[in-house]
Amino acid sequence: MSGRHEKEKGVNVQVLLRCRPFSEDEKRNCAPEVVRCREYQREVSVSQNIAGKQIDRIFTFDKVFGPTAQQKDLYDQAVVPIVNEVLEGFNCTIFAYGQTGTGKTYTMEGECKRSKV
Ligand SMILES: Nc1ncnc2c1ncn2[C@@H]1O[C@H](COP(=O)(O)OP(=O)(O)OP(=O)(O)O)[C@@H](O)[C@H]1O
Repeated sequence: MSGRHEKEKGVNVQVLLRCRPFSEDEKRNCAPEVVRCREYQREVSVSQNIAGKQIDRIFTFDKVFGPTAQQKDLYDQAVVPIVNEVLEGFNCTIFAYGQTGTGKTYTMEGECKRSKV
């Protein structure tokens, strides 16, 4: 199991961004892609068109997970280091924050697969 990078140790709060893929509804309705992830640069660009004016903003995070990221990627890269710190005796918290429908529950709990009885 890998620990956190040396330079990340001692940093008490980290903010990670995960952008979920389009839902079937969003694809069907040709929803515009407002958020673009640049995982390697650890940034997202957000594009808005307000009154015909294109406004792009860039936001930087400690880590960015784009729409193709899997649960295991998040677990391995973001959760395992925290679990290791808990095992070393530190108190740690992970919480998900975001607009409704953006994937907080999915990220924290995974897909809910009900078995047929
Ligand atoms: N990374 C993902 N890959 C595939 N589907 C996803 C992903 N993230 C979220 N979804 C799907 O998007 C929908 C909304 O996700 P979810 O319920 O986790 O959002 P939420 O942020 O917890 O919403 P709320 O705040 O309303 O509870 C669900 O149908 C979920 O299965």
